[in-house]
Amino acid sequence: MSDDRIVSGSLNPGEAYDRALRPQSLADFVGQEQAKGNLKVFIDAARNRQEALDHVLLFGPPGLGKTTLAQIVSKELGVGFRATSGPILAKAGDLAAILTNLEPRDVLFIDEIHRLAPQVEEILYPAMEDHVLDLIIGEGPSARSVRIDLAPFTLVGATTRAGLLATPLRDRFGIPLRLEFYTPDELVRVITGAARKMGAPINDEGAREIASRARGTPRVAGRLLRRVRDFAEAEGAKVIDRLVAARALSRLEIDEVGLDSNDRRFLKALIENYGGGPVGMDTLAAAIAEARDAVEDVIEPYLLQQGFIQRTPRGRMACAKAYAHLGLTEPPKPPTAQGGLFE
Ligand SMILES: Nc1ncnc2c1ncn2[C@@H]1O[C@H](COP(=O)(O)OP(=O)(O)OP(=O)(O)O)[C@@H](O)[C@H]1O
Ligand SMILES: [Mg+2]
Repeated sequence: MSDDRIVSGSLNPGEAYDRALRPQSLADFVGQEQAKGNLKVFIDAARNRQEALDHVLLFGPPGLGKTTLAQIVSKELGVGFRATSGPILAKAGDLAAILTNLEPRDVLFIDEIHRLAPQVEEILYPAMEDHVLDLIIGEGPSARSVRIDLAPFTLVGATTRAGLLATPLRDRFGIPLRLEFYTPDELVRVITGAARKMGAPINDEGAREIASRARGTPRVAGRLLRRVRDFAEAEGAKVIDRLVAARALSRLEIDEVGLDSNDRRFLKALIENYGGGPVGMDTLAAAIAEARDAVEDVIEPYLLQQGFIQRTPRGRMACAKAYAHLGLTEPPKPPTAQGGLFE
């Protein structure tokens, strides 16, 4: 998938401003009330006991705040933060070097933890469970295994696909937290806060217009805000209001419900090439010439959540809402054994 897709939740290269907009405390972090509420209890308890917080698994679609939340956890605990990611850790030794350098109670953040190499995952298990490293030193007959004690630490793992985690790994996280898409009201707060930090004048309706098209995703909201602000400046608008925002957003080819051309291509392929499904994800991804992973991570979750498509054991199917949105007529349902003609 082209990475400059404006409503993709994924982080584009060069989005350094992303960091400046990051909320720094749980109180600043908008939404995700359930995850936040639970986290707060566990963080307070761990801090009071001066113990390492139990391991936390954050999962959900890209751009919902997993990395942000991981950093907040370390700040709230008042401990150090080390970050790495599954694909970077090629060898067991890479992870061992990081683990042996952790201070007591530090947070180790592993992004894309579903992409850990098996040999790395293996040394992670005893490290998570018993705070020890079991390493094999040397080769052949002289090889021996050594056990190294580690400082107690908190692993915060993030993944867009909890389903891809091996069960033994998933089971070692005492605090699994699912991040949900944000409501428009929550996104208004995210946008207003980001606009203040950027020094961009915006009113409530302007923020609401952007929020309604941000796919429930703070990263998308921030990105849209930035583009809208560019258009507003070009127009000489003093404040980003509803009209300024709507005009800018339509120039970005984002429709009223926040779908962009890729979403619409996906729905069109599903309906026009495959009669609305059911059709397998590999076939669909190929039909729109995108990688299956990207489609499953970025396009599908929001379309599912919004009820444009549904997942069935036989593949993806278009819902009535998808036909309506594209202005297409839904074909009559074929009669089935359970109902239809003879009902
Ligand atoms: N609850 C929130 N309140 C305010 N801003 C937020 C919130 N969540 C995320 N953001 C902003 O959205 C952007 C993306 O957040 P973040 O990088 O934490 O997402 P992520 O879930 O780690 O994404 P990925 O899966 O791509 O790693 C950041 O700029 C962050 O400041
Ligand atoms: Mg992240």
